[in-house]
Amino acid sequence: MSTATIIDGRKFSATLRGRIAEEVTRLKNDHDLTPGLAVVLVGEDPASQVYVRSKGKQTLEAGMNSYEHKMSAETTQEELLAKVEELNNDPAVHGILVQLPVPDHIDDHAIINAIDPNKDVDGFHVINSGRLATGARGASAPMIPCTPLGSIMLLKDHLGDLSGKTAVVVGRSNIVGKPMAQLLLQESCTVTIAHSRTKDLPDVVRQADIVVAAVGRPEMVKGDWIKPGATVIDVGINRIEIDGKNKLVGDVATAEAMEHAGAITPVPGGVGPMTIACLLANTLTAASRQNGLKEPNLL
Ligand SMILES: Nc1nc(=O)c2c([nH]1)NC[C@@H]1CN(c3ccc(C(=O)N[C@@H](CCC(=O)O)C(=O)O)cc3)C=[N+]21
Ligand SMILES: [Mg+2]
Repeated sequence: MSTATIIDGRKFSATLRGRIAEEVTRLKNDHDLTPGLAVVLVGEDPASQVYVRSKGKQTLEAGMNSYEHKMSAETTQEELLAKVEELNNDPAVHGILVQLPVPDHIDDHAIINAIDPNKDVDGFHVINSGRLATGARGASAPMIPCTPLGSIMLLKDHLGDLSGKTAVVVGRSNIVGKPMAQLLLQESCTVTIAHSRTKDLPDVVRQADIVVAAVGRPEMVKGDWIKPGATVIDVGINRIEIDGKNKLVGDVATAEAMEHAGAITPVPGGVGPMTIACLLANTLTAASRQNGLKEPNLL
């Protein structure tokens, strides 16, 4: 029985963060510019607190400024919009991320679309999704959502040219599924977006040279759904309890999938670390663009 190559996102992201740190040093020395990332966290969700702490730490390690704004779970939409406006107008802040999900009484679309699109390092603003969908370049190039961007980097590193490959994205969220499909299309893949209502999902996935699982259901994609030799990108981060112990698992049944796939991203240590590295990359890109400087080539 063959076994899949593990795609090491932790290692790739460390290299990428190293490149980002070098570029930050260059910006500081040559242009007296320190990129700044503001992260806004509303409420006390423990998982969100962990991510925000991790982002803050890695932002500082890359030599950038990190600004954390913690707001109570009772924050009103008006108060959060006022915070976003303050950050839009702060020249030291080049990137703004409002940690999702926000509490139910706040309309997340309204918040996302209040962020200056050029500071929208998550790439969730409708202007950025429009720019991505239309292939805008140069001064109006999109900020690209971090998880799909990191996933494409891993795919291209492993496979080289993706042109002509069949890709199935399982999941249709605005955050991962839809932008991932756009990026794969841009790489000239033949793209299918599958979801909870897709008929014969296992057979649809079996067509794919590239499988991207982004459904948020623990180990939903089974090993025998994977075409022999396919490349599997597991975007899921699910906390489950097994024998009284907390465990992190993806959306793919990894152990079984290893028997079929050519290569697969593990959870943890796959896409997750790439997401944060790409957030830093986007912050660097945003700072460069906002100051009329050439964008660094990070790969
Ligand atoms: N506006 C916004 N932008 C986001 O990008 C965003 C968000 N809201 N809300 C929450 C999700 C989740 N997310 C992760 C980032 C890194 C890891 C990560 O580094 N994971 C590690 C370890 C995870 C662990 O041990 O808990 C890994 O997979 O190896 C996971 C998840 C970003 N998100
Ligand atoms: Mg099998």
